Amino acid sequence: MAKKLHYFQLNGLAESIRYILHYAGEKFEDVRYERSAWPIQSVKETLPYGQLPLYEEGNKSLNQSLAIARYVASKTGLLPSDPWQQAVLDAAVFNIYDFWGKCLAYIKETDATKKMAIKKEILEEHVPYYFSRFEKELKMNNGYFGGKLTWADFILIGIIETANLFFDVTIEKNFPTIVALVKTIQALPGVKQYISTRKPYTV
Ligand SMILES: N[C@@H](CCC(=O)N[C@@H](CS)C(=O)NCC(=O)O)C(=O)O
Repeated sequence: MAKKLHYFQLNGLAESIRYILHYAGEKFEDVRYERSAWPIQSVKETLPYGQLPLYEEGNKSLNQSLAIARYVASKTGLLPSDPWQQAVLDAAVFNIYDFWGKCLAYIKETDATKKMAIKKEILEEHVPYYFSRFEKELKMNNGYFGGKLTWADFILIGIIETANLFFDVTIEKNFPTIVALVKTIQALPGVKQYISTRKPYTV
């Protein structure tokens, strides 16, 4: 069945999905739109909520990055079968997306002074707040959110790499367990190969 992932030429909300698909060895069409050309009305009109990412499998399609990531993860052993464990990981990804919400405020702000103030707040307050908690959770669970590699770990790295691109920093640098997890995922079979061939992202 043909698989397609539509998103921008950016890591953003799709890179964790791309990583999972590459790790799984899935063949998929990685459809990318240039942000400078967006909105492409003819594409936007076909999207259920006018936004990307969108994942297609045969004649079925799915929006919402977390729903897509969770689904593709479930097909490759990255989602535990125990409902409690699933809920713990769901909570982890929502916590990660709460942090992403802070980053979004920065990305969307157009006033340069306000933008700098948001960046300062993120780097000085939100990163320590969220990342110390992620670090603690990972440390307690063998270096992963769920005791072994799961989709939640992929969600974290996708958001970290995107935040680092926008803020031009290494936000995880003071959190050794997170640094180790990022390195582990970047070195996974499939993922490593994909990273070595992907076109660099710019903002
Ligand atoms: N909650 C959605 C958010 C999707 C979203 O905000 N997509 C943005 C890019 S990150 C988008 O499509 N922006 C272009 C537009 O709204 O026209 C998800 O996680 O997939």
